[in-house]
Amino acid sequence: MKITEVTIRHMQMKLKSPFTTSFGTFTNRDFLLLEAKDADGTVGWGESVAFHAPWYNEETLQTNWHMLEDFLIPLILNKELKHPDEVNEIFAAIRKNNMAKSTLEGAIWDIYAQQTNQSLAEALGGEKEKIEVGISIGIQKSIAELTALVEGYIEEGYKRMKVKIKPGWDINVIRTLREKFPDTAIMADANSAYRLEDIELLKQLDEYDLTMIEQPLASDDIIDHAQLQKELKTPICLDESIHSLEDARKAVELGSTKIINIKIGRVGGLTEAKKIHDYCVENDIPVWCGGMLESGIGRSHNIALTTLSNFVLPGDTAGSSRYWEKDIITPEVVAENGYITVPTKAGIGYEVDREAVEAYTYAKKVYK
Ligand SMILES: O=C(O)CCC(=O)C1=CC=C[C@@H](O)[C@@H]1C(=O)O
Ligand SMILES: [Mg+2]
Repeated sequence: MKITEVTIRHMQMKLKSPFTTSFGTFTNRDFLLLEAKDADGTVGWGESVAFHAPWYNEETLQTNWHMLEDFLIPLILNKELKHPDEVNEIFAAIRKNNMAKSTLEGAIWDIYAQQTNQSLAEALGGEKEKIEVGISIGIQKSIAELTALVEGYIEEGYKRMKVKIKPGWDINVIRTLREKFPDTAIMADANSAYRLEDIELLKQLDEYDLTMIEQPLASDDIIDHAQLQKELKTPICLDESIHSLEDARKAVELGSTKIINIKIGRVGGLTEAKKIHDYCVENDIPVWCGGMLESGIGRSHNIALTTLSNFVLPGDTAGSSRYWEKDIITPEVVAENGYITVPTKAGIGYEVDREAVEAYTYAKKVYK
C-alpha cells in the first residue's frame, strides 16, 4: 500500500431527530469524511467522529483537520505500508488526538481489505455474519415522549434500549421504563453527570435490572469508578475513560469496570480497538461497540469491528434511517429485528454515494 492522495471533506448532515445528552442538544451532525487513494487507484474511506465542539472529549472537527493536515497525512503520504497495523505504530509518536488518527487509519484499513480481497470484517478477524444492535435515545422533553419512542423502537425489533440519565432525569425515568417494559434490556448512559457523592442515588438504580450504567462519573476517572463499582450490583461500563489498551488494562485491574464500550475513534483506530477487544477476551470483560452518530462510513467500520467474537452485547450501531433522511452509502445500513447483516464485499462493503457526499460537503481540501 502507498497512499498518494487524501481528500478531507467537512460534511454537514441534518439529524432526523435532535440528539440531547447531559452535555446539550444538537440537530445537525458536522464531521470530517476522509477519502484516501492508493498508488494503484484503490480508494478507502474513513470518518472522524469528533463533534463540532469539545463536549464529548477534547477533540473537534477543526482540531482533527489541523492534526490530519499538519501531522498525520504528512507521516503517511507516499510511504510504503505492508499492513494497516503499522499506522498505529507510526502515529504513536503523536500524543492523543485519537479521533484524528482513527479517521486516516480507518481509510487505510478499507484499502488494505480491498487489496487483499477481504471484507473489512474478515481483515479484522471477524466471524459473525450478522450483528445484534440496540438503540440509543437522547434525553427527551418528557417521560411520556421517551416511553413512546421506546415502544416504537421495540416494535421495529430493537431489543436493547440505551437511555441517557442525569441528575433530575434518572430514577423516575428508569422506574417508569422498567414498569412499562419489564422484559426489555435497558441500560443507562450518564455521560459523567454524577459524582461519588451521588452513590446512594445511583445505588437505587440497582432495583431496575439495568444491563449496565455507562460512564456515571468523570470522563477521566477510573479510581472513583472502582469505588462505586464495589457498592453497585449493576455493572459499570466505561466509555469516555478508555482511550487505549493501557487505559483498559488499568481500569480492569482496578475493578473500575465490568464492561467496556469500544468506540473506534475514541481509542485511535481499528488496530487499538482490536487490541482492547483481545485483552478483554483474556480477562472475561464483555465489550460492545458504541456509536457517535456516524454516517454510513463510520457505521460500516463499527459493523466490521462488531463481528469480533467478544462483542457479545448489542451496540449502538442502529440502521441509517434512525439518523438520516439519506445516508451517503448504498445500500443504507438496515437493522431487521435488531440485527444487521454484515456485508461480504471487499472493504467496508458498501458503495459510497458520491452525489450525496457532494450534496452534504461544506468544504473540502485535497492533499497530494
Ligand atoms: O450513535 C448513536 O446512536 C449513539 C450515540 C450516543 O449514545 C453517544 C454519542 C456521544 C456521546 C454520548 O451522547 C453517547 C455516548 O456516550 O455513547
Ligand atoms: Mg457513552
